[in-house]
Amino acid sequence: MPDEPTDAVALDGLVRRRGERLVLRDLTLAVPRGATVALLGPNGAGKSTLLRVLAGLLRPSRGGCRVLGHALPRERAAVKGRIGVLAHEPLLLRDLTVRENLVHRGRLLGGEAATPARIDALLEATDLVGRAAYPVAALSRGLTQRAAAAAALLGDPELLLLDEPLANLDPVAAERLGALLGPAPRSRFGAAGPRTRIVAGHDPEAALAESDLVVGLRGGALALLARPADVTDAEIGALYR
Ligand SMILES: Nc1ncnc2c1ncn2[C@@H]1O[C@H](COP(=O)(O)OP(=O)(O)OP(=O)(O)O)[C@@H](O)[C@H]1O
Repeated sequence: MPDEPTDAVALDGLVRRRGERLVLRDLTLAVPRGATVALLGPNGAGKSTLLRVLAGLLRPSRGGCRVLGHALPRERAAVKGRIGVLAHEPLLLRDLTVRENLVHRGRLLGGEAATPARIDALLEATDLVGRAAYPVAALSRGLTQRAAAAAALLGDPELLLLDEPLANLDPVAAERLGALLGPAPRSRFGAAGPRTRIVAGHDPEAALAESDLVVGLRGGALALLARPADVTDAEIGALYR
């Protein structure tokens, strides 16, 4: 078995442009395997863009971007299926039912991901058993978010990229999904350790309490990189000022 990389994510001068604009500016950072990262920053700071680059949905414009030991975009195929993404756009097919979406996603992932038992367990865990036969187009935003969470977890991913994962959820669903999407001890990856999570959000207090590393973006640049215990109120304030 090849050596697993220590870092789940390693960025070296990552730049992402949108036309002429720099949306991510020269980001250099490393996320150890198994860490939970709180990704903070004001609206438009670049959080979603960074998650999309890490997910292989957007190409870096310049700089190094290694995910689970593989350089993106070149080695994207090697990490396919090892990353779970819960984004603002739910990445579901609206005309298919919830269950059909999970079956379809399982086929894309290949392997054993979408056994009927695993799909049933995820429908149960997201409290969607009664909605499994609904087309996604007929779901409310919160229910769609729950279906997207089930899809993100289907492949039992090593890296979870979560963009405001509890947005649109009622309190009971938020608690349930919070636990489901939380740190998961992993045995499958042996020495590679537990699941790595990068969670973008707008609640600094909760983010600090639940993370091992705080990454703050401002104007697409790295404005904060620290362990939660070392982050001061002034630093959080400066991020949003
Ligand atoms: N499809 C797009 N085309 C052009 N510019 C975009 C697009 N998506 C995002 N941007 C721009 O990229 C910048 C970063 O946006 P991004 O969505 O990554 O920020 P964010 O930190 O996730 O914000 P929010 O907290 O509001 O979700 C913003 O200036 C935004 O206007």
